[in-house]
This record gives sequence, structure tokens and C-alpha cells, in this order.
Amino acid sequence: MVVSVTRVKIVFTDLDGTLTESRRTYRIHLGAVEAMRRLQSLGVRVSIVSSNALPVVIGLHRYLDLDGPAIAETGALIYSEDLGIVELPSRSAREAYSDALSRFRGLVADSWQNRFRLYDFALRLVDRANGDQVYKLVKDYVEGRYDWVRVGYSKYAIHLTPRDVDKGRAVKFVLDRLGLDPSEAVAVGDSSMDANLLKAVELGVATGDADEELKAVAKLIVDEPAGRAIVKLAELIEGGQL
Ligand SMILES: O=C(O)COP(=O)(O)O
Ligand SMILES: [Mg+2]
Repeated sequence: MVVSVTRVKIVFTDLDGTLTESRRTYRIHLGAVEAMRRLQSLGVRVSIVSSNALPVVIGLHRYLDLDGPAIAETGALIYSEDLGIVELPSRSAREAYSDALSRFRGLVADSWQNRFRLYDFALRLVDRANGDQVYKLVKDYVEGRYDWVRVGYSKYAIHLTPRDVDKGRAVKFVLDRLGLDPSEAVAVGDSSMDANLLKAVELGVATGDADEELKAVAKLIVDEPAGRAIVKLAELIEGGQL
């Protein structure tokens, strides 16, 4: 599908399942790292937009030398040298996380990152094979009791997120602060939690092995899985083929 993207000025990329070698690993795809470096050498900024905790995302920005703002906790927190740490939510999902962790212990487990989170909290699956069923159980329980909390599933973890934030709202905040238009931005993701991320820009891209719900809102589906999709996307941008 040809999309009228003016010159691309920033790429917003999800992390787990998008920059990794596959959707079942945390291993970063080294080709994706090279691709981001090439994009930055062309003047295209790169931002990671992840449900991971802020220290994780800032750490990756530092050591991969990424020059866009770091967006963490499913859009709740933003960091750059110029912005400092921006906190977007009006309320934390902490209470709902503590309740769900104790109620579903055995089906879910705590994440070490939760010690370093403020608003969005993660529950790890004890058995990923029943991930969808456990996600539905947690979602029905939490959303039935905490109307300010939304439950999502990245296929890496179940996330309890304040309803007044998502990755798309954080991207719009960053575009506004950088003085960029959505038509100058590309966003890439792999899970249903990235739908608002893709909708926040003119060219929303899904990886080839992304969730069907995400492919349904993508303007472009790159026919490569996970990190290889970033490599392919960078080639399209470098070749002016978007
Ligand atoms: O932290 C997760 O569960 C997934 O992280 P992601 O948003 O980078 O895919
Ligand atoms: Mg992901």
C-alpha cells in the first residue's frame, strides 16, 4: 500500500518482539541495531516505545546511541535530556497489580522490573502456553474492579496500565514537543498493545508475525518477522520506497 509519507524524520519502534530476533526471545537482532544506526546517519531519529520499565529503555537508548526520546511503561513515562522524565498518567495501577499478583499467584509471577515502575505494572506468565486464557482471567478480574486500569498482553507479559495513557498518546506528546507532524513519523510494532502506537502516526507498520489485531490497523505489514522487519523497513526508508 502506498502511503503519502513525506520525508521520514522519526521512527518509533516497539522493543520486545520487534527489535528482538523473534517474539519468543529478548535477544536483540543485531541487523536491527545496524538498521537503526543507518537511519540515524540519514538524519532519521529513533525512539523505542516499550512496556518495559524506564531504566531498561533508557539503558538501551544510551548503549545503542539512539537519539529520540525513550518511551517506557506502555507510554506512561518519557525521557530525553531536553524533556527530563515526563510522567503522563494521573493515577498508578500499583494497587490493581498487587491485588492481581496475589489473586492469580501460580498462574502469574512477579517481574523484577516492578520495583522500578511507577504506573504500568507487569505480570509474568508461569506457563506461556496458557497465556491467552490467563490474560482473559486477569483482564476480567482487574477491569471489573479498577475502572482506571486497562489490562493488555504483549505476549511477553500481562500489563496493568492506567487507562489515560497508551503508547499512542506518548508518541503524540513527543511529536508535538519535537515539532513534527504524524506524516513525518513511522511506527512499528508486534502486539495488540501497539495498536494505538501505529494509529498515532501516518505510517503504522506491523511485523510479519505480529498479532492479527495489530495487522488489522497497520497501513503496512512488512513480510519479515520481528527484528528482520526493522531491517526491511530501514531499506524501504533508505530507498525512498515508502
Ligand atoms: O514488556 C513487555 O511486556 C513487552 O515489551 P514491548 O512493549 O517492548 O513489546
Ligand atoms: Mg512488543
